[in-house]
Amino acid sequence: MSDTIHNRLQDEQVHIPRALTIAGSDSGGGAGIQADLKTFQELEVFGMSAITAVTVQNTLGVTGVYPLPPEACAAQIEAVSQDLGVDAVKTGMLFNAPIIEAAAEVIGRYKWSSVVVDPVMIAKGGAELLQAEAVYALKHKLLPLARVVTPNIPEAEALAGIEIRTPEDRKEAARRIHSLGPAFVVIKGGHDEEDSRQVTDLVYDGDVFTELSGRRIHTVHTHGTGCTFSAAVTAWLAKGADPLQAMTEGRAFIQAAIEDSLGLGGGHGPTNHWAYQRRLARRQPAQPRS
Ligand SMILES: Nc1ncnc2c1ncn2[C@@H]1O[C@H](COP(=O)(O)OP(=O)(O)O)[C@@H](O)[C@H]1O
Ligand SMILES: Cc1ncc(COP(=O)(O)O)c(N)n1
Repeated sequence: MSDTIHNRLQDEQVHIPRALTIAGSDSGGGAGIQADLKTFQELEVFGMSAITAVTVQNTLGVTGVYPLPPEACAAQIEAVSQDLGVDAVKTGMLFNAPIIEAAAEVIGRYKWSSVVVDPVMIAKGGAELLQAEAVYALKHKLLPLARVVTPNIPEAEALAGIEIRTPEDRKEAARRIHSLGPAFVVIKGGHDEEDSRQVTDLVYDGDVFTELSGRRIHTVHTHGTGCTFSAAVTAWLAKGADPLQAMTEGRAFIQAAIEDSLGLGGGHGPTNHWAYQRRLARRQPAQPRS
């Protein structure tokens, strides 16, 4: 059988999960589109991208941001969805209100059910990745379309309009963000420095709170952790997992990626996107050769 026929038959029998990321490009390769596509690839999901902005960036920081015209962002989303199909989609850096509105218009029209919104606002180094005046569009145009939203603590404060100092504040912020539309809210705990032993991501589905915890790694190499986590969640949704399963697997992916860091660059280095699969491979017994 020729390879082409073989591939076509395989494609008919086995659905290949596909995920789209709508985000900014990080020239340093640790965050944004690059982190998302690496994560999709590692989780055996076919990755596609719609670039919203090009950033000039390395582990030392962001020195330039060049947003694309909103119609260029929308056209990329249209192109891949019309031809290749999308099982799950995530958004990352969207930079301004016109880009958010353009992306939300296409996402809403396709009525995608597995939409993960990572409400990226400020880079770890302090650069603005979302203009302050665009928070309103994020809350009212995009969050109503989300199945999962994944703010860190400062982003949750901005979306909920309250300060988060205690565990009860975090729950109240989750309730307020849930009321904006997403089915699941996960407030990530990376920035909660009070807890020096573990990191806890708090999940709220409108009814029940669930804590997903892991050992806190004391490292500077956390560039792109939020992008990588939300991309892993998106990949698992594309493969048919439910949101809580997808978030549990997403935490396992990011935990391994932070623990086995690559130590690259002179500043906040990237995480290790190979780590999760390499660990799984070490656990599998070697297959006998036929
Ligand atoms: N030091 C750390 N050790 C272990 N896990 C971490 C650490 N920092 C962040 N994480 C995990 O990485 C993901 C991103 O967290 P966070 O840093 O809060 O978000 P962001 O990257 O958006 O600022 C979460 O799943 C969180 O649990
Ligand atoms: C293009 C792009 N998207 C997202 C982030 C956030 O990642 P981090 O919070 O780790 O800086 C980033 N730095 N660059």
